[in-house]
Amino acid sequence: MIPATHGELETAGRPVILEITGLSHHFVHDGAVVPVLRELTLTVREGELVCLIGRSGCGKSTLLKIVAGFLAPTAGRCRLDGRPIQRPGPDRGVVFQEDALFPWLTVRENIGFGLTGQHWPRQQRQREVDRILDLVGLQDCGDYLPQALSGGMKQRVALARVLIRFPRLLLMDEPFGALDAQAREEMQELLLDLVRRRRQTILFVTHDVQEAVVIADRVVVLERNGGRIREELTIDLARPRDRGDGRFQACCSRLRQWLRT
Ligand SMILES: Nc1ncnc2c1ncn2[C@@H]1O[C@H](COP(=O)(O)OP(=O)(O)OP(=O)(O)O)[C@@H](O)[C@H]1O
Repeated sequence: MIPATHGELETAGRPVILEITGLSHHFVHDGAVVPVLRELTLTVREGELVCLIGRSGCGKSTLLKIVAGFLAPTAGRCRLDGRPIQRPGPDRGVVFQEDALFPWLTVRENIGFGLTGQHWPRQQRQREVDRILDLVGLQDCGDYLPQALSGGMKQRVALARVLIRFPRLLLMDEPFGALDAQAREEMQELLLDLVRRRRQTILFVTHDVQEAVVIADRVVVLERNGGRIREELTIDLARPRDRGDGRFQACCSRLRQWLRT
C-alpha cells in the first residue's frame, strides 16, 4: 500500500520556517518574457527534508536561487522565520553540484573560510573546524588540498563549509549529481545523519526519483511548464529505507508518473 500524500510525520507539529506565497518569476529573453514560476506556494517546517523534483527547465534552480536571495522574484512573498528574504544571508547555506572549493587552500582552510566575517578566537575556530571535519567523516584529510580529494570528498568539504555556520536552512541544488553511485549513497546517509543529529532543515533539488524517496520527508513535484506545484508526496517510510521494498517502489512509480504527465 502506498503512503498517503499528506500523511502525519514527526515534523508535522514543528514550526514553519520557510513560507513561500504566490511566488512568480519570469526572465526576459531577447525582449520576450519567459515565465518560469507562477504563483507558487510552499511551506517547509523545521527539521524537514523536502525534495524538489521536476523536468529539466521547470524552474527548480530558479526557486532555490530566490530562496537563497541570489534572485529577486517578479512577484510573491518568500519568508524565513517570518522575515522577508531580500538578499543572501548566513541563515541560509547553499551547496551546488560543483564543489566550488578554493584549490589553493587546504580542506581545513576551505572549511574555516565558511566563518569569514565572524570574529572567533583562533583556537575556538580550529576546534569548530575539527568538529565539522569529524561530522563529515574527513578527520584525517584536514591538510589535503582539494586536488587530492575524490568527488565525494570534495562535496563533503563543500557541505562542511556551509554547516560550520549553522544555517537555519540548507539549500542543495543537485549536490550529488556528479558522484558515482557508491559516493552518492554515502552522501545521502551523511545527510540523513545530519538531519537526525542537528534537526537541519533542507530544501534539496534532484533529478533522481530514487534519491528523493531515500532521503525526503516530502517530495514536491513541479509542473512541467506551468511553474506551479504539480503534486506532493509525503514519504512516510521508516529509515533506513529499503530500495527493494514494495512501498518504496510504489512511491518511485507514483512520482515518475507525475513527472511524465
Ligand atoms: N538567467 C537566466 N536568464 C534567462 N533565462 C533563464 C535564466 N536562468 C534560467 N532561465 C530559464 O528559466 C527556466 C528554468 O530554469 P531552471 O534552471 O530554474 O530550471 P531547472 O528546473 O533547475 O532545470 P534543470 O533541471 O535542467 O537544472 C529555463 O527555461 C531556463 O532557460
